[in-house]
Amino acid sequence: MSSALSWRSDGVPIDPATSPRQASIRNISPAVLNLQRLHEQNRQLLQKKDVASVPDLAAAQTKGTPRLLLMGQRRSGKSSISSVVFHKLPPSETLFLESTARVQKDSLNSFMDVQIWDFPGQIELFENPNITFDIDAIFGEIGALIWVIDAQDDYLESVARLNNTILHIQRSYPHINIEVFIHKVDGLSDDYKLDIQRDITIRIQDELSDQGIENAPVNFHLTSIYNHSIFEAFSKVIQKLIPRLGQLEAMLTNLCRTCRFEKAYLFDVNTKIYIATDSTPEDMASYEICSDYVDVVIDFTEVYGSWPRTQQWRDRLEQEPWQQPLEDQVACEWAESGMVLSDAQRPIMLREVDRFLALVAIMKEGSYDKMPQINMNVDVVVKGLTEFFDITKPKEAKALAASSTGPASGKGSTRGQLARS
Ligand SMILES: Nc1nc2c(ncn2[C@@H]2O[C@H](COP(=O)(O)OP(=O)(O)OP(=O)(O)O)[C@@H](O)[C@H]2O)c(=O)[nH]1
Repeated sequence: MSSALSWRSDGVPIDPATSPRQASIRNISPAVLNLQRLHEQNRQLLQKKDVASVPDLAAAQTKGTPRLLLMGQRRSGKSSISSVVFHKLPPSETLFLESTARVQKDSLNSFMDVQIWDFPGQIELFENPNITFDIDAIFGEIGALIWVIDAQDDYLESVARLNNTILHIQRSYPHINIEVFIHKVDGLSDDYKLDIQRDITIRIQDELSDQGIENAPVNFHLTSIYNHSIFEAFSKVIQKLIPRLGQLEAMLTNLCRTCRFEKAYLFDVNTKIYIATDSTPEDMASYEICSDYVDVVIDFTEVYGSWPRTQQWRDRLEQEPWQQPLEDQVACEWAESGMVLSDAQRPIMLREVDRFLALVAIMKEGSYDKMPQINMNVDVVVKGLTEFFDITKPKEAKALAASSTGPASGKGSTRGQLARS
């Protein structure tokens, strides 16, 4: 029997004489059967792939680890942000990043562990006709939802999707911080940036209040990977995850007051995110200088840091005229570095707190004369900071840190990232 094949909308070939359900096996040719089998195999494979991306999420979820979700339209810049901030990818190289097809999971193992999930732009979590996502596995332990909006593109659809997402998650997870990154603002004039920010804010607030949601925790940041704004924005996002941040800030404020520092930052050296600063007003220029300084010190250490110090070298330094163990000759047991900025003769100092954190401060002009007192004060604050993170770190993290700080790694910079100068 020969009959022309027609196709169902989902691609299954059907016998025109009968509907597939009614068709008896006898009426279907082996070729059709084979096609049907292949189609079914493909369909099951696709379904598995889609579903795998979500239960897989659930499986990978580490209990108690805060999670940052990067969401937004395709090509809005999510993967670029993640690569630049967490993998030190030079911004110009993001031009070659491919579109994300599956959820990309990263983790920041630093002073605190954070997971970063980069969602493909096309993924529709709510009201998806094909897949039902396990929303609790995604939003259950979330630290913040970062919604990236491309400011150089038409943003109306992105804002509409963001509104829809907020409306869905607000009911079950009202405490999730929603951080809107109005991204790619490089090249836009200051006035235009502010106009866009105002417009997006109004569109979101109006929609939420129309739906009866007031005071949703939505924050806005103007960002670009081509300057420090993306690090600054991430700093603000991460700071909200730190328990008792106020105490850290108080320590830095006191240090600034006693040592007459202009500004002090506590940096995560891996990412250049600052996790705390003193209470003086935000100052982007100071942040940029300190952040660049961390970069310089790390680069310098990467080039020269593994310099093998022989016992002979050590013996020579410990003999006359110093006559002291090397550890007692340096200003502190930990890594430190300092230089004087050329602009206003302001010294800048960096002191390692532990293998992840560094204290960086800009001093006032003329502070160099008072270095002994400053060093004493900084010592005390560094000790306080170490204790702070010892207390706030989860137990497992502490055990891990202890095991990785073996005798071979040395007492100070176990990461070997920062220079001892
Ligand atoms: N001008 C400018 N371009 C940026 C910025 N951030 C990212 N881009 C560019 O935007 C393009 C898309 O970036 P991606 O990071 O791949 O975007 P995505 O949101 O991850 O895209 P999907 O994976 O498709 O969801 C790339 O060409 C980046 O170079 C930025 O701050 N400014």
